[in-house]
Amino acid sequence: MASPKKKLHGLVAATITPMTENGEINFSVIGQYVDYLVREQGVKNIFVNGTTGEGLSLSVSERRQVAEEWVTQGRNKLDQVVIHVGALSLKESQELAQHAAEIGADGIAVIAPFFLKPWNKDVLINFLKEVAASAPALPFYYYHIPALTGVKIRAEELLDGIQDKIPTFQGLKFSDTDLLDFGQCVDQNHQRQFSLLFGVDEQLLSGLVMGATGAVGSTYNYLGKKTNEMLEAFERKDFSSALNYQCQICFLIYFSCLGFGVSQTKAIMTLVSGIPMGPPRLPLQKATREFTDNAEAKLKSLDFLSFTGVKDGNLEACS
Ligand SMILES: CC(=O)N[C@@H]([C@@H](O)[C@H](O)[C@H](O)CO)[C@@H](O)CC(=O)C(=O)O
Repeated sequence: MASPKKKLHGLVAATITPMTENGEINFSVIGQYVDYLVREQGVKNIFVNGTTGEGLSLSVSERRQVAEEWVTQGRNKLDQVVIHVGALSLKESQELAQHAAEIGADGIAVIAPFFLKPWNKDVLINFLKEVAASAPALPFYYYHIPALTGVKIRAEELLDGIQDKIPTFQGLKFSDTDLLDFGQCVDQNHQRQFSLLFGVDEQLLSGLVMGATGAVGSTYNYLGKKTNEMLEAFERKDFSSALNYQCQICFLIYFSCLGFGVSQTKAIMTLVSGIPMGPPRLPLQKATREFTDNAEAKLKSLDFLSFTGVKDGNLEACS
């Protein structure tokens, strides 16, 4: 069973859920995906069934199967597998939390319910507490992503006294650009008891300066190596190199027109890794052929496809 004291730090890839052209989950490539993350990107922590993984677009049964496959394939290869178990239904969330514990995941994370919303901190904590209690041996992370949930309760407010209510609380995935709120979270975490994981990849350097202890994001699937170089430069206080890496990362995300929606992430990951990620599920739309052609040309010109053989057939699946 996972120890609640095992700290999550460094890069955590928010995994994509590979799909077939028919919209079914393509479990067959997950083993290959694990090896790619570890060997090519140096990323050994994953966050499954989150935003990038289209977790909220999957059925409960699919979410269970996906979680299980990642845990199985990641055994003895990955350091930590955190499963996002947030759902609109408390019962579903509890079922998924329990399941994550049963299959030997290393932690669970939960977003705020986003249709009928908690209207204040206490209500939100009550919801999170009920989910966390279903997996009492697993570290619990709150997934703060207000732009998508519409729940604007400040993370800093939530953190205040949270361990009294949720004893397994171990950290925050902060997917927001409000660095004041993030800084106040860091201030509250002066004993460094929690993992504060930054979730806006293009601003990670700012997050590190403010005190992030790690990062969860979609781009670590294919920019993990480069981002690890940035973390190393930051660690040795070589801020000019760290800034240079952050600029390259921003360039790759924005100026290369790679985009950063889930559909685009699937297309880019297919191009860079050679592993077919397939199309996203409705309501998301496939990245356009124009996008993938453009991205492929840009990536080639930046010598970014050099370490993989891009398989033309794989591209068909995402354009
Ligand atoms: C809104 C969104 O999808 N944000 C991403 C970022 O990694 C984002 O793709 C990246 O910063 C590029 O904008 C993550 O925070 C989401 C994430 O970690 C997840 O898939 O759960």
